[in-house]
Amino acid sequence: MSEPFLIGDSMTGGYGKGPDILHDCTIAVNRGEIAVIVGPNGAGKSTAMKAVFGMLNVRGGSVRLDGEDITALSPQDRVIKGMGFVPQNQNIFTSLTVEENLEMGAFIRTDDIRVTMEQIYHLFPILKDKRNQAAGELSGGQRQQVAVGRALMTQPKVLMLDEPTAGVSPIVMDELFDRIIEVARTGIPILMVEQNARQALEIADKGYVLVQGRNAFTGTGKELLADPEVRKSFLGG
Ligand SMILES: Nc1ncnc2c1ncn2[C@@H]1O[C@H](COP(=O)(O)OP(=O)(O)OP(=O)(O)O)[C@@H](O)[C@H]1O
Repeated sequence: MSEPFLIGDSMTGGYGKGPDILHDCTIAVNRGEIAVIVGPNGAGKSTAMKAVFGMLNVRGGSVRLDGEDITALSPQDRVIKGMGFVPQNQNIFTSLTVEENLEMGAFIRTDDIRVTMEQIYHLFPILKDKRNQAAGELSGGQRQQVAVGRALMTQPKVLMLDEPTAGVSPIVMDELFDRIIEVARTGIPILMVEQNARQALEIADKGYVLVQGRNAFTGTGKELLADPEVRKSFLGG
């Protein structure tokens, strides 16, 4: 087995001096794939993502990107190494226009960003139409597109999404998943947390079920969808 492109390997840790939230928890994504993290509320899914992004000091385990140990790097330095992260909340600047949000996303770049911006407008045509509107005026699904677009402006080698479909209708969720699949097809592996477990596992190459900060089940999306235990406990039968 070759090393995943991005892996949070056997991570143990919590917030500040508080108790451990993650216990020997592993999440990873391979080149060219979509990996999905599901599990009950409070299972530590967001915490695991934050640990991979360097927003949490892990007491045990390591994070590796493309074979390099990045456990000691700050989130900013991880962005420079090629990680894109879309957090669950406050992931856009509501008072700035859509285009200004994309420009802000390119903060680490000193080269010409126009080609990337056009690629993002191609991927999310509605953002081009609304590029001069305040992002706060957009619908929930459109805001999530802004957030993903903003992260893509750094030309990441891997994209991490924390509940990209939170609070949107089923139709908008399907559209967002289609866009996410398109991003993956451009060669950017995607590691994402999802509440909509069944739908997310349907598009997942790899799935992780976390329970109380631990890996409970791991497999391909298909395997997890077919697993009677997973179905009964996490997919509503
Ligand atoms: N900033 C924080 N400081 C301290 N504890 C936190 C913090 N954020 C989360 N926690 C705790 O960590 C545990 C895991 O929360 P986390 O948000 O990672 O779970 P989750 O699986 O993402 O849940 P949800 O699906 O509800 O978003 C919870 O007990 C939560 O109270």
